[in-house]
Amino acid sequence: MSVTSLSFPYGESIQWFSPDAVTYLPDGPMADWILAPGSLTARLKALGLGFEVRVLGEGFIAAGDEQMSAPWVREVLLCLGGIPWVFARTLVPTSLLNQCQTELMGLGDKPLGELLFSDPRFIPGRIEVASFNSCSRLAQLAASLSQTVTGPLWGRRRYFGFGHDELTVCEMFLPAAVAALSD
Ligand SMILES: C=C(O[C@@H]1C=C(C(=O)O)C=C[C@H]1O)C(=O)O
Repeated sequence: MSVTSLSFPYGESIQWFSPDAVTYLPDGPMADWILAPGSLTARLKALGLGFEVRVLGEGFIAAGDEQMSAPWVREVLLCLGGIPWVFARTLVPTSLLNQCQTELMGLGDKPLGELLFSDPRFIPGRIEVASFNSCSRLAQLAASLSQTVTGPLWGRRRYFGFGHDELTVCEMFLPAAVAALSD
């Protein structure tokens, strides 16, 4: 299913910040959504608008600025009512993947959050934030989804510990989510 002209994997060098180090966070509900510690899947499902995960791609990528050597990546769109709200990118180091391969590589269109928040081996960790301007690859992704970028977009990177390893989950809110959450 071609949902975007963005070729998998999404590659952008993103500068993430601790929320404490950011002088400017988004106004209103968006700040709450990017800093909320629980499952984004559960929160989106609770809106009752018809939640689905569209998998854009999964596979191993070369070591980059992700601070992991040759991680396994999963990129998805989280959609409500058929409209993409979030672009999510999960990076799993091979040392972790080897311990949880069946569960992670067998997700398909089941939400990763249902695994991360039900398996006690995963420990939710710190959250970082980032904003994206209209020139970013995220804005290109939004445009390819026919979503107009009218201002900065926001995302977060969450760490989930697993023994001595950790994976990262990046969730970037698309214009459809910004519009709906700002009402
Ligand atoms: C981490 C979660 O899982 C969500 C589901 C994802 C997936 O299926 O790949 C990726 C990111 C999350 O938004 C969550 O629900 O909080």
